[in-house]
Amino acid sequence: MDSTVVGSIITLQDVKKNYQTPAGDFQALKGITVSIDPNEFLCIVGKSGAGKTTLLNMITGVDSISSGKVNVNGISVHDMSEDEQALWRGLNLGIIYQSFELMPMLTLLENVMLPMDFCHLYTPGKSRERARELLRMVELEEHMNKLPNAISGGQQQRVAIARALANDPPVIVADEPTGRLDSTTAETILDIFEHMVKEGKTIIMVTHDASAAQRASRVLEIVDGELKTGDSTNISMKSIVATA
Ligand SMILES: Nc1ncnc2c1ncn2[C@@H]1O[C@H](COP(=O)(O)OP(=O)(O)OP(=O)(O)O)[C@@H](O)[C@H]1O
Repeated sequence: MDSTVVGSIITLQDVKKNYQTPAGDFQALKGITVSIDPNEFLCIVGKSGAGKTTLLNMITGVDSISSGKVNVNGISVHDMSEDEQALWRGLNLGIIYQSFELMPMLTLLENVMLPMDFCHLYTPGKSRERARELLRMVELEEHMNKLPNAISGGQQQRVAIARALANDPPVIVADEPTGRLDSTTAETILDIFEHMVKEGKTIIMVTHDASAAQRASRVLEIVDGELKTGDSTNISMKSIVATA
């Protein structure tokens, strides 16, 4: 059966992921089915080890799926070759990590140019100009020739956001984007996320942070590799955060 749900930008159908461990197969995702609408700000919560990052990896295709289907923006993610996937990812997804993952030897400007250079969407001149504009948007243009280790963690995350937006992808995937930031800096990052949603992006964010989840338009909880059923918008964040 086709996994696409009309109107959805992302559809997961009975997604299972097993990891091989010395103790045998471990099922990290036990059959996740969910549809995400364009322009949603979806937050995924759950205790440590529940399967949140594994779920994101199934959406981005950076790890193989054991069974089931993932469809993003009309494409069946796990039916592409690795090369096709890499290009597709560069054009369709902006990925933001807890640890920023900037290239330490490249300037901020060069870091933001990387996805554009990889996908050849713009001429080198246009890509430089666009990287500068994106750094201006996150208020870091004046630092654009610095290396990542010369700026703060919050500033590095803003560079990572600029980089995620480089090819103007429809979907942003963020894994604990505020996990390493103090609460004031985290709020600034979440303000930028809200702005991105207003600009038409779809955001999927994993978080342990209750105030981050409160910004979302929908919250889903994963428990032991399964989506918790019931009214997912009324999850008690207190219980999740206390046990994370
Ligand atoms: N490569 C791997 N090999 C074996 N087991 C793995 C692997 N990656 C993850 N797991 C296991 O799969 C389960 C889900 O892991 P995952 O990283 O998705 O959890 P999480 O909810 O993101 O946790 P956290 O909040 O701590 O990041 C965990 O029990 C984890 O130990």
